[in-house]
Amino acid sequence: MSARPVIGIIGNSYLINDEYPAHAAGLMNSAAVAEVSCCTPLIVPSDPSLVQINDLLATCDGFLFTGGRPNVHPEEYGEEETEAHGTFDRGRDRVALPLIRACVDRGQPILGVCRGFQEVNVAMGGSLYPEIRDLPGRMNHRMPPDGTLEEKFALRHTVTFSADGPFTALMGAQEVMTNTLHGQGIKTAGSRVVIDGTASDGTPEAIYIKDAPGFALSVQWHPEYRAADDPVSKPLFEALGNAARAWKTDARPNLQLKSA
Ligand SMILES: N[C@@H](CCC(=O)NCCCC(=O)O)C(=O)O
Repeated sequence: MSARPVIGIIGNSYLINDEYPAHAAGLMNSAAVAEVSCCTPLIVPSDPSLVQINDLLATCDGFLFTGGRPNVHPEEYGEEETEAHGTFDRGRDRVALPLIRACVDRGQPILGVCRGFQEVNVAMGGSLYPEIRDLPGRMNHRMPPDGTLEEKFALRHTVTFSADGPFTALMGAQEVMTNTLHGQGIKTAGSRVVIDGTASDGTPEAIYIKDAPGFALSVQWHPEYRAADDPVSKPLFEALGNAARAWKTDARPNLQLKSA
């Protein structure tokens, strides 16, 4: 029996008990990859002093860029840091951004989620608003701070996709309901970043990379929550798994031939 494809999970740095440094990603990400994508989840220590981009590309068949409280540092899109930009994870920035660019170039599958969605946009040269609820006409997309997990991940707004884009094709619907747990949002779209879905207040919610040779979808919501049951989440993780299987069996030999 052949091994399942490996999906590298790009998570965040944490301090356990405010003291013990750790790299971690939510269990719901690993469960979505294992149970819905049918791939092996592998949590990546997102620190450039510990991992090399080429090794990650060689080890994994695809990547999931997860959500996270720390924001992409504004320096990465040419803006000054302000208080509104909040906290950062510079190690993750320095692994995720070049890794996304390499995957897009090679056609290696990626799925960006929330912070991961924002990273994909920044990696492609786009920029972010530090706090979208301060913009005229925008809703508050943040999670209820004191809610239970169920309340935090409750479906809270619609996302409308373009009629002929990849998200409508994948979901079999042009409008879906999603959760929402973010403060930042896309300001300018990066090069080749196509905004394929928006919330009713105009906030970009679903993107793909034009002419990417492989699977390169990202969403501002959290499809990893109840991924096996949710009709909007499930197709995304199934598609990631299918793309990783195709990469493992087809694409890698071609790349090896190319580099031989
Ligand atoms: N920090 C960014 C991205 C938000 C995000 O990924 N939220 C997930 C939170 C899950 C958790 O760690 O509790 C923003 O605020 O837009």
